[in-house]
Amino acid sequence: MSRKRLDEAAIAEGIARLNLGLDPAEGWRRDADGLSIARSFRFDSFAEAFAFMTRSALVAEKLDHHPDWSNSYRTVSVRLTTHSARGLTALDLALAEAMNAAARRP
Ligand SMILES: C[C@H](O)[C@H](O)[C@H]1CNC2=NC(N)=NC(=O)C2=N1
Repeated sequence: MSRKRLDEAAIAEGIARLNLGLDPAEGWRRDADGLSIARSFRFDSFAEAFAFMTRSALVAEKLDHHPDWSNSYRTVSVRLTTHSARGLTALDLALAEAMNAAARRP
């Protein structure tokens, strides 16, 4: 998958697609500097939050693309950017989509 920076139209379209069916308050948003996207995932328990992180970590290894994230009890805060490109690439959108799916799984 390309590690080239996406243009503005592709980023806007990608974020819109990621947020389909999500409450706007909980969806992915672009950070102020425009170089990353972020979302917080809230779960019912720490165990669910950690299971989500485990599933996401396996996808990240497969994609060879890794999140900047933190966990506080049952919340996981995620920021995605492509460090080598200093901005957003298709890999960030792919990992975001996989994390959306990982959060939906029981
Ligand atoms: C060698 C390896 O492919 C690179 O270091 C990868 C690993 N994971 C990565 N993850 C992210 N988010 N950005 C990168 O630039 C990056 N680079």
